Amino acid sequence: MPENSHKPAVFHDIIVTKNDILNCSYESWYSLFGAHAYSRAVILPAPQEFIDYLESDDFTIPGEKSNPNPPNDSDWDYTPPSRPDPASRFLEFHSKIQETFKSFKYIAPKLNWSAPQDSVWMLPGRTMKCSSPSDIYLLLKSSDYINHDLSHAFDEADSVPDKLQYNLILREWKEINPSLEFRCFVRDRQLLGISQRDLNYYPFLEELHDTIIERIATFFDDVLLPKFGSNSFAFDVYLPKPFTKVYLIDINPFARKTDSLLFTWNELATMAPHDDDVVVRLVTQHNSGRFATKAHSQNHVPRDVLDASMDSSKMVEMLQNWSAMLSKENDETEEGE
Ligand SMILES: Nc1ncnc2c1ncn2[C@@H]1O[C@H](COP(=O)(O)OP(=O)(O)OP(=O)(O)O)[C@@H](O)[C@H]1O
Repeated sequence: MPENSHKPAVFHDIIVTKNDILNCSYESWYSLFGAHAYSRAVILPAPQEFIDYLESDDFTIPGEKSNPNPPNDSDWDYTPPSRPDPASRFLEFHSKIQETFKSFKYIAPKLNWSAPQDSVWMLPGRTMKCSSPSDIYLLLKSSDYINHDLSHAFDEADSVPDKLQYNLILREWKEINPSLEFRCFVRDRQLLGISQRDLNYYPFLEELHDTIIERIATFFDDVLLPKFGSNSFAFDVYLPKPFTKVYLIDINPFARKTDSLLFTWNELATMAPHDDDVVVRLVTQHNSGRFATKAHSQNHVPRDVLDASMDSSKMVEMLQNWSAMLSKENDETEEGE
């Protein structure tokens, strides 16, 4: 038995200040590093009426048909006649979003810190690719991650700002290859570690190991370090082929609520910086257990449940199917006994 195995693990405190959280707000880092961002973005200050709408139980989606191009098999953008259109409470804001669709054909939305990655199952393509304001409202209203921004953004911080401006970030949609996204951890102005962001096995990444360090460390030293206001943070980058340019996707607080991916937070809080040797963690083999589930799937609901919740005949059909499945399972168990 190893000598220390009886000792309890020490839980290291990670100090996060209010300013650390504010520095990671999209409009804050984008004002410094917008030229290095992966996509163009329009930042719209959100009026209180819009925030109230996001926080309310009113699930009426402003009545506007989606762009007819993508297949739309849902009725969610239909406004029941008895309810007022919620957009009437923030008409100017609504028309600014509509206006943005004239410049960006598709939009990947987010709030100050989070994108609604957990509610993509609400849209037909199951991505954050929005083609209308109603797609955006639907994603934001269904997302726990957005709710986190509204109610819990400062939970780990030492204090809360007196006043906070929420912004709707409208990023121009650009295809992204998830295997080439990396999260990079910085503690006390030292780049400690780099982790693959999408935790599937991509064999070609091993060959890129040195290029990944070289490009990201240079980007960190030349671009981020001179201007960013916090000493510890985690930044997300995209390094597409031909692996010459690093694009900034987001900056996150150095806090336990940020996903530490292939590291643990205790490691990140305690590991000694290796001067010339940043630790790169890549998934090195297929793991059909841990990583087979799709990211954020803990917040997804099966499509048949969603469809059934909107249509009583589908609900009956689904229950009949479930009951048939259960009795088949019971029969099989009895046969095996
Ligand atoms: N302009 C874009 N077009 C299409 N997809 C994008 C765009 N920008 C980012 N993405 C995708 O959306 C994902 C989530 O975006 P982002 O990192 O901003 O969300 P987040 O809520 O901060 O995530 P996390 O909670 O993991 O930090 C990215 O990993 C990337 O794959």
